[in-house]
Amino acid sequence: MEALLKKEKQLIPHLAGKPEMLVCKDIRKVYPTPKGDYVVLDDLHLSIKKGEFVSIIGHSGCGKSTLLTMIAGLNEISGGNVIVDHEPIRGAGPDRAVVFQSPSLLPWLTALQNVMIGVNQVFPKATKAEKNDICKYYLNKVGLGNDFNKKATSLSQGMQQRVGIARAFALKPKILLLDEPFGMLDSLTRGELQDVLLEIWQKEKITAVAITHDVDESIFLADRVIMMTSGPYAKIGDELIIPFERPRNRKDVLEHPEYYDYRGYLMDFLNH
Ligand SMILES: Nc1ncnc2c1ncn2[C@@H]1O[C@H](COP(=O)(O)OP(=O)(O)OP(=O)(O)O)[C@@H](O)[C@H]1O
Repeated sequence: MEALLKKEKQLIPHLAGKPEMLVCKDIRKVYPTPKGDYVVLDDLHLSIKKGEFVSIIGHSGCGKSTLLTMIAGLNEISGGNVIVDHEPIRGAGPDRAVVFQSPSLLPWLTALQNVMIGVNQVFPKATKAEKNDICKYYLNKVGLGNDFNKKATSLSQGMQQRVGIARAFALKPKILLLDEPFGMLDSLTRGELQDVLLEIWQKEKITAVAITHDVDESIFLADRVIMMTSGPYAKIGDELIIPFERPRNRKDVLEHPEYYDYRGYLMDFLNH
């Protein structure tokens, strides 16, 4: 518990001296409804360093997806600014890749072709062989080295989400945005994909923001867990730095003497 109380003083070694990659400044989101305006988010501030992995937790309906889709540029911002790499965003762009709960692959295309769609857009000047290499590299990384040419319809849900992860990394984005990426998977597959995600992230050290309902997942993945208050007028309620060593493996994290202190802190926030 001591460690938690001293959280401001803790440094995550791989973030030391890193600049800010994502800043959400005075964010406000209002949805017009038949009963009048609904203010989901208000006065929300968030700053994330280059290479940091942040998890966001909060009660259902508090506005997590709203925040993530605004960062992605897919949802209009009612007030404030989202700043990526020191530039305010103007709509969506390949600098922010999103992995949704459902990967929504094009069913008539193969795994490789699904990854290639984005790669073609982002690297128009690359040769066909170079683009093939990028797609195959990431499909290999997610464990689909033998499945490049399988149609999306013949892939299991877990395999489809592996393609979704490969597709996002292949864009070489500045920020990876994950909205409950493993929410539809059984717990075994979920664990496997968490490992896959962390393995690639560990290598690329890309800035990542993941929404999750799973407190254990939020700890396992993140350098910092952001806790959102319940809406309306939701904002950041608290945050917890997770200083566990990287690269991480599940067994070591679960057996860490302070693991249940961290878990308890987050559960307490959600239960109050
Ligand atoms: N287009 C919309 N119009 C009106 N209200 C909306 C719209 N989209 C979302 N909302 C409302 O805004 C609030 C936040 O929704 P959001 O999906 O961002 O929450 P969430 O925290 O991601 O929820 P969950 O954890 O259940 O996915 C909810 O009350 C939701 O009903």
